[in-house]
Amino acid sequence: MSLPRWMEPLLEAGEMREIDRWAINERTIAVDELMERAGEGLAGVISRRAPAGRVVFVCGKGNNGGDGIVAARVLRQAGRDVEVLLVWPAEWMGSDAQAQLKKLPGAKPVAFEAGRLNKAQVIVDCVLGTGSSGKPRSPADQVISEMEAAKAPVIAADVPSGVDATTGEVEGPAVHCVATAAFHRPKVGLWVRPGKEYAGEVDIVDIGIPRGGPARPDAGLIGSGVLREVPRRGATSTKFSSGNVCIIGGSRGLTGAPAMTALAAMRAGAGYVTVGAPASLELSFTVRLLEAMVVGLPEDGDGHLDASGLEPVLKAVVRADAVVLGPGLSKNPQSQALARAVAPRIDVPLVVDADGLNALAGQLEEILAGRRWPTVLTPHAGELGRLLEVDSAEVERSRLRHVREAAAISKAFVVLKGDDTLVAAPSGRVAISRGRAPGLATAGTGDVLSGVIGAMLAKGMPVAQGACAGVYAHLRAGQIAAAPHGPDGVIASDVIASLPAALSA
Ligand SMILES: NC(=O)C1=CN([C@@H]2O[C@H](COP(=O)(O)OP(=O)(O)OC[C@H]3O[C@@H](n4cnc5c(N)ncnc54)[C@H](O)[C@@H]3O)[C@@H](O)[C@H]2O)[C@@H](O)CC1
Ligand SMILES: [K+]
Repeated sequence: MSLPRWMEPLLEAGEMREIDRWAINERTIAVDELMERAGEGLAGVISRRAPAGRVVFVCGKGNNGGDGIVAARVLRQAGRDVEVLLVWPAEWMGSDAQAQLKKLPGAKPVAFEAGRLNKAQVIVDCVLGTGSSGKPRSPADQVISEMEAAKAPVIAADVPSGVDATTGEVEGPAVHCVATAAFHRPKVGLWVRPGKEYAGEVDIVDIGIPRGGPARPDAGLIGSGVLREVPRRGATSTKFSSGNVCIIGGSRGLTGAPAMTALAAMRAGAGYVTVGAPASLELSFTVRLLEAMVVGLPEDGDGHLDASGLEPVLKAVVRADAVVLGPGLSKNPQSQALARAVAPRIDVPLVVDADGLNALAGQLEEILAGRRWPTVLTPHAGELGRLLEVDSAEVERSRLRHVREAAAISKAFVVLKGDDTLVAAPSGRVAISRGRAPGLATAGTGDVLSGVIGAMLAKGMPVAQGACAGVYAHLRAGQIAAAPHGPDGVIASDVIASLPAALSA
């Protein structure tokens, strides 16, 4: 199935190779023509971003190096001071790159020497592209470390060397670039951490590959168009048709979380919101949430939901269109047992967040297997690590692999939060947030996200679309909240207040 309109396709290295082959074999576009356009585009990116001073190209032996040679020629012909350094001997280069070498006017390329980077105004990384696999090997590894250590900014051809174009994983040395000139379409690894941190700004270069290629990408960026899919209130709307969300959670000392989830759901357009929380804490919600309903649930006498509360919880959610389980729930064993009992029995779309996720740790498959309605899990790396019983550092190293694994095991949609929030479907499709809302790096913004997604699902949006609309609206709200003064000092309540503006964008 092709990607929805609101997703901007991202390609894996193998898909890009397939498209290249198709363009060459089926559309009879010559390799050197593609390389010419890639090099010209790269030269354009360099001219725009570094309009003066010496440009030092560092070229590998594959076509990525060939693109660099073309760009070096274009810039020399335009009068720029250009030097070309080769990582491998010229005769080791592929035939297409060698052909470009012959056309290079002026000084001949020389073997790579770290000292030559000192005179660069800008360095162009053409060492490894989509043909790279595994950790950079000698001599590329040393060269990459030298480029990383150099003072001048680096612009990457297609993908920063050392970053896996398909996964964003970085196994060895890699170069932090100010920008990456992505040929034809951006590669997945430019948008997934840690690769995203190396890519810098992504400039797309059209290399003349026509539409209709063979690849069916299964990953893409979430675009603003997803907000056009959000159902809006109209003349015939009622509070119930606007979306009825029920939030189950809260514990002594953790009453802010469900309160923020509730407010976020309301600000995201839900017309009717209920909070089900430990009975002794009811008053704290009643005074804060003027527009929400509050249901006191059985507790252990110390402000924690009790496992005996299963039937009252099911009664509280009976009229909801979507349920959010977990904000402020706590790690109390009784409350965790309640979450495990409740999750399979909720017959509407369910969002599981925070300590609700911890209740599922290591039992994802068993607990969610019986659910007849879609489930959305919203972990950060630590929570995903606990769900899959792996170290959170391991999750951070291979975010794409782990989010897909969790979605496949649980048959749920998994939203792995971060600057590159990843929304994985059980099918393996992944939607990626552009991110860049540092104001969201503060307590409570996760509770806000689960409330927004809850509202989208309660409005009846298909689950992947609803999760992505929630992620996008949350991101925009984080940016809007930071607009007057920058990201520092933004609090989750500001993000909630910015949701209506974010959703109207
Ligand atoms: N028709 C095409 O294939 C086109 C390719 N283009 C460019 O070509 C790139 C892909 O070119 P290639 O497939 O030639 O591959 P690359 O240029 O990415 O480099 C692969 C070369 O590096 C070596 N290598 C692979 N992994 C390594 C590692 N871990 N450590 C050290 N050396 C390693 C390989 O032996 C091979 O010689 C794209 O990223 C793009 O820049 C563009 O020129 C447009 C057309
Ligand atoms: K590169």
